[in-house]
Amino acid sequence: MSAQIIDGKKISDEIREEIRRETAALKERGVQPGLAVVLVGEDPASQVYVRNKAKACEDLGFYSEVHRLPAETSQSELLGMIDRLNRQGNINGILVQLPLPKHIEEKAVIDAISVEKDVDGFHPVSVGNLMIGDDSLLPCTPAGVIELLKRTGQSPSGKHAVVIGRSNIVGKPVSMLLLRENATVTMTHSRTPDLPKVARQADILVVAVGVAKLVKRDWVKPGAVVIDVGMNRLPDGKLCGDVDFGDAAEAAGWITPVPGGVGPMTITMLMSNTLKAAKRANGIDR
Ligand SMILES: Nc1nc2c(c(=O)[nH]1)N[C@@H](CN(C=O)c1ccc(C(=O)N[C@@H](CCC(=O)O)C(=O)O)cc1)CN2
Ligand SMILES: [Mg+2]
Repeated sequence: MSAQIIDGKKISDEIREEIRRETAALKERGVQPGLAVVLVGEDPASQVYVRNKAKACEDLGFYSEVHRLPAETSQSELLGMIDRLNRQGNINGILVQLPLPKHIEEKAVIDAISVEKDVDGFHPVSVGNLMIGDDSLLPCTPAGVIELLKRTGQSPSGKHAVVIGRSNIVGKPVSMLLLRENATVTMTHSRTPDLPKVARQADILVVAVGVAKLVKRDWVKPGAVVIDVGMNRLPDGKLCGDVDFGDAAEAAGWITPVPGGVGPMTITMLMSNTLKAAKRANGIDR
C-alpha cells in the first residue's frame, strides 16, 4: 500500500477538543449550547447514533434532550414536538434522526424545523443558502469531508474534484462545498458513461453511492485523494465503504478508511453546528 491514511477519528478528536474549549469559554458568558435529538421508532443503528450524539453533548459540555418516540407516532404528533422545540429557548439545535418510519413524510418534518436550529443543514433554506454562498449551517457529513481535506493539507483549491453520487444529503452538497473551496467539480452518477475513466481524472475523488467496494485501483489517478463516504454492511456483519480500500490504496496518495474515516466526522460537525447556532442565537460572532 502506498497511500497515507486519513484518520477521521484523530481529526474528529482534535475538532472536539476545540469545541470543548470554546464551549467552556461560552459558558462563562452564561451561554450553554443545547441540542434536541428526536428518534422515532427502534431502528438499531439509529439508536446507536442517537446515543452517541447524547454522549458527545455530555462530553463537550452541551445541554441535550433525547426524545424517543414510538414507531406508531403520527406525523402531526411529531410536528407538534418540533413546534415546541422551535420555541424552546434552551435548545439551539434540533435533529430528527433519519430514516423515519414510512408513514411520516420526511420533507414535512425537515421543513418544520426552524432554519436557525437546523443543525443537520437539511432545510430547503439552508440548502439554498449553501447554493448561493450565504452563511448557513452546513450538512454534517459534507462539511466533515471538507474538514478532512483541509486538515490533511489537501486544500481543494485549484484541484479537479470528482464526486460519485448525487444524493441530497451527500453528493449534491459536497459538490457545492468543493466548488465554494475553488475546486473544479465534476458530478457523476449511475448514468455517467465510462465512470472509471472520469474518476481517474480526479485529484480528489469523493464517493457516496452506497455500492460496496465499487471503486478499484484503476479508478484512481496515482497520488489522488480518495474520500469514501459509503457505509455498507456486508453479509458477515462487517462495515465497508464504496471504495475497495486495499486495492484503491495501491494507487491513491491519501485515502479514508471505513470505519474510521468520514463517519466519525458526522457527529463532530453536528456539535460544531450546534455551537455555531448557540452563538448566533446569542448575538456572538464566530
Ligand atoms: N438526521 C440525520 N440522520 C442521519 C444522519 C445525519 O447526519 N442526520 N446520518 C446517518 C447516521 N449518522 C448520524 O446520524 C451517523 C452515521 C455513521 C457514523 C459513524 O461514526 N460511523 C462510523 C462507523 C459506525 C459503525 O461501526 O457502525 C464510521 O464510519 O467510522 C456516525 C453518525 C443517517 N441518519
Ligand atoms: Mg468512515
